[in-house]
Amino acid sequence: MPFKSFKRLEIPDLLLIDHVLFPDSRGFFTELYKKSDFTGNGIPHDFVQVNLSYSRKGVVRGLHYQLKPMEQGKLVYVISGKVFDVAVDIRRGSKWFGRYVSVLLEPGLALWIPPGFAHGFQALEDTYFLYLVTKEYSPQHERCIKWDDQEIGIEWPLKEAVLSERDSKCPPLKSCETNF
Ligand SMILES: Cc1cn([C@H]2C[C@H](O)[C@@H](COP(=O)(O)OP(=O)(O)O[C@H]3O[C@@H](C)C(=O)[C@@H](O)[C@H]3O)O2)c(=O)[nH]c1=O
Repeated sequence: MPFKSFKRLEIPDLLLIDHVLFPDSRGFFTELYKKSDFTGNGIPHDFVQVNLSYSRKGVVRGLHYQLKPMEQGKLVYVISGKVFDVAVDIRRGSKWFGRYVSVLLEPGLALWIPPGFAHGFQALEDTYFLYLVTKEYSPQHERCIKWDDQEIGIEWPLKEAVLSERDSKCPPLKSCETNF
């Protein structure tokens, strides 16, 4: 039984996955991804790229998405550390458009974020962050939304946010290009 639960969040297309850890005197073992369990819970199996980032405490990455036809579903994990992870619904016509869901992610938890959401996180500790995506990176389809857009109103836990130059210049959601 490698997973304790697949839990639907306030926006039910987002799924929080709680892994079973097998601890012993050496440390622990866990299955991060298993095709049969994940597809059985509505998560696709066509991941085409695996990414790893390292962020120091306070770093904010986001809010990022790729436009169709290079839209990405993301299965995100914390390998070491802890993050405040955020997904914003940017599907026009969705009853949750502009709303966000946040979760605290640490080793043993994963979040499935389907296409049509912008994604970001703040590292609450120095963090290794690993994620699988369903379409390859495509800089020309990549877009970002202002991390502290007041209309979205994300309550970032750490006041000192460290951002990339690009992320400090993203437009608010109301002037972003979307095609979901
Ligand atoms: C995302 C990505 C970046 N890169 C390169 C581009 C750039 O030179 C360097 C750093 O890129 P970024 O600043 O975009 O990295 P980062 O800010 O970590 O971007 C990521 O943020 C999180 C929140 C997401 O959801 C991801 O999809 C992705 O957008 O890595 C790739 O080569 N492949 C990729 O898939």
